[in-house]
Amino acid sequence: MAGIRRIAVIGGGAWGTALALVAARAGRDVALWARDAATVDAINGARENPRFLPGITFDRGLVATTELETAMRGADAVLLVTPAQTTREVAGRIAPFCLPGAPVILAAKGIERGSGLLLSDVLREALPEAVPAALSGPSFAADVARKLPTAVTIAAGDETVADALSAALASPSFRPYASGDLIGVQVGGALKNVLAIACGAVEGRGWGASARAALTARGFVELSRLGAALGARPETLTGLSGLGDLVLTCSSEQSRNFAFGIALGKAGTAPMAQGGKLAEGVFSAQVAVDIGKRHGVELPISGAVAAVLGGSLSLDDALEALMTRPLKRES
Ligand SMILES: NC(=O)C1=CN([C@@H]2O[C@H](COP(=O)(O)OP(=O)(O)OC[C@H]3O[C@@H](n4cnc5c(N)ncnc54)[C@H](OP(=O)(O)O)[C@@H]3O)[C@@H](O)[C@H]2O)C=CC1
Ligand SMILES: O=C(CO)COP(=O)(O)O
Repeated sequence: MAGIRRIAVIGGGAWGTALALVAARAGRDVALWARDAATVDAINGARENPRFLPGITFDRGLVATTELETAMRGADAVLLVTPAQTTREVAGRIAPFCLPGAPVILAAKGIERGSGLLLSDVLREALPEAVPAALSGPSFAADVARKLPTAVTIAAGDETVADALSAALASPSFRPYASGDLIGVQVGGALKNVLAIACGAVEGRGWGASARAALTARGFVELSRLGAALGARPETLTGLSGLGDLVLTCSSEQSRNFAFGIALGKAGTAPMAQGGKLAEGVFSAQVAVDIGKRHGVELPISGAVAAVLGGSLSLDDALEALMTRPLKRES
């Protein structure tokens, strides 16, 4: 496909702002849309997003706006960076301004709750003229905003589209790998959040580093099985957007999902743990288990997370249930 000159970034939170910086560093003409006027003013004026990236002054200027039509004008590609559960609504809002055939890169990590659809399928329903793509991998927004070295996967059904998007966003501090596996990239991104909550809970409850490593490894088995059942490629699941992101978020307090899990672990039950920050795994846990059931894939760890969050199981009972499952051969 032709070179990508102008990119609209939809969503002025931590990741939207960081990805707008990525696109600007790569030499693209960038417009960032946020619905919060104070955030837009701070980005345009002080080169900061104090609500979502406190303490970081950007290395370059960005153009932000609260006007969706202005942000979308002439965009050859769109980065959609609002929470997963808002994808349908926001895709519908940008639809009137989206150039037909423009790639829309999904940067959220989750599964739509009501429908059980991956976000690329949500996009196909809400904005059928767009070409769905996804960007995912081990990448904290604050690290990326600070220009720390990061590598991610960018996937699209047509690999030449993924190649073009990778070329449009690459810079010496941001290295995308192109992929044709749109499903695998999305499954990894959604599942790792659920598993990071489990690992955080282990940390918060004081169950030790050995338990956390075991959970990460067995969690990877869940992620791989679900991915395989949905048609993901093995190299995607072991790649940046699968194992890479799982390892990052299951081991760092910088992860909001892991931090949510720690709070959950300290409280022992779900309702007291909400901290106000976005933890996408909360919304993906049950729907992932439901998708697994439909495909004959058991997800015991994700199921335990869903049950604890749903209030039907305490953390201590969840651990006992996991530890006393029938013994089996490792696979
Ligand atoms: N932060 C990170 O390190 C990374 C995040 N991601 C993923 O990116 C997605 C977004 O995360 P992140 O940017 O960190 O989240 P934040 O909580 O930092 O920001 C969310 C942004 O989305 C906006 N928003 C929320 N609901 C709507 C809506 N209905 N319509 C329009 N805008 C809306 C918020 O606006 P308002 O301020 O007005 O509420 C806010 O600007 C998540 O799926 C996350 O998993 C992926 C990789 C890294
Ligand atoms: O996806 C992320 C890093 O790759 C960010 O993780 P959290 O949403 O848990 O902060």
